[in-house]
Amino acid sequence: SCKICCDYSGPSCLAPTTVAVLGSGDFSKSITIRLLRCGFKVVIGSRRPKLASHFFPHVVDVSHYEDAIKKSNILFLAIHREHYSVLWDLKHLLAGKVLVDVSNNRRVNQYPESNAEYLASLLPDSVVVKGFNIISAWAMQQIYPKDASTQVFICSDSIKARQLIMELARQLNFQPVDMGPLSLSRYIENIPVQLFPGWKGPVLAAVALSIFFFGYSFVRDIIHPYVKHKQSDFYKIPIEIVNHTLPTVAITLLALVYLAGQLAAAHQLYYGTKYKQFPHWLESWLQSRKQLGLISFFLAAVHILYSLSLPLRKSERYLLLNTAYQQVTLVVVFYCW
Ligand SMILES: NC(=O)C1=CN([C@@H]2O[C@H](COP(=O)(O)OP(=O)(O)OC[C@H]3O[C@@H](n4cnc5c(N)ncnc54)[C@H](OP(=O)(O)O)[C@@H]3O)[C@@H](O)[C@H]2O)C=CC1
Ligand SMILES: [Fe+3]
Repeated sequence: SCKICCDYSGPSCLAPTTVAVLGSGDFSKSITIRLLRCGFKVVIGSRRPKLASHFFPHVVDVSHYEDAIKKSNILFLAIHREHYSVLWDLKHLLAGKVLVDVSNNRRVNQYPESNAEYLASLLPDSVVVKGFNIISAWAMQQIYPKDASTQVFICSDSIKARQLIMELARQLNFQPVDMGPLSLSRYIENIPVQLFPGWKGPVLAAVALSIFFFGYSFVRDIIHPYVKHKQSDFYKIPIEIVNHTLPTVAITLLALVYLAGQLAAAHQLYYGTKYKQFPHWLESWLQSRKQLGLISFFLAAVHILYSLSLPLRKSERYLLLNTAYQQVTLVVVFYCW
């Protein structure tokens, strides 16, 4: 079937579809290469088509924005949100066309409304589709993309346009994911700018546990002997106390990894079904098990390093010799008796 160039299914439709790309930057160049490879015709819109045409293969038609818009019904906007206002003057030409917004921001929730919603409000007569923003220009040029870089999240208020762009994505060897209406574009735009998503909770848990167990060891091994026997063991803080804290936190985090699953099982047994949603806190706990496990592994690894370097310490060697000496004298005393 051929859903992209015409609205009917049949083997007779062989004409390559023309797709327009507005802007001539990195993203534009990359998606052009992908489109050409997959058998599409590409028209580029640029402010300076003469200059821009040097950067594109000869088969690509590079012209002014106005001409490019007229030549296709599907337009990729490879320009930044800050320059969307240039489209305002071309409003009449863009009416009824499908505009694919691929833009990203530099921060999470940088603007009050998402870029795609802003574009839709700017051009109410056009059909805006959000998508392709999580694909980097580099990944776009790969012939055999890695699994993780083939998913494209697509959303639009027009079901027809959404399906059209999803079909286009499929033909470009991507895996489209239908995200529903345009209001979800905010989430799609936040995906690429999230640094280490899902790590905040586990890191906070690890820090809290570390503080707690450090405090506990400090009181038990330093403060208590000092108060009770006036024994000053403060030299133990940097190595011994830390090396007590590390494995304790590591094993507690590991326990938290398994505990979440047990609670989930108990929840399912209690309600007699696996189709009832978990409470919100349990849901996010279950989702952060990977991060908790990795932090636990990291702390355990540091604990190994600490333990291996422990005998290098003078105090430790002294303690070891002392114990050996005491055992020897004990033995001697024992036999003499
Ligand atoms: N690069 C990447 O890896 C990815 C980029 N994106 C998104 O794609 C879009 C384009 O990114 P990218 O190609 O990297 O950006 P570039 O800066 O490389 O290109 C932007 C293009 O916008 C055009 N443009 C239109 N109006 C203006 C203006 N007033 N001032 C400057 N440029 C203007 C220019 O084309 P001309 O001179 O021909 O008019 C320019 O080439 C952005 O929204 C970005 O978020 C999304 C995913 C990945
Ligand atoms: Fe240990």
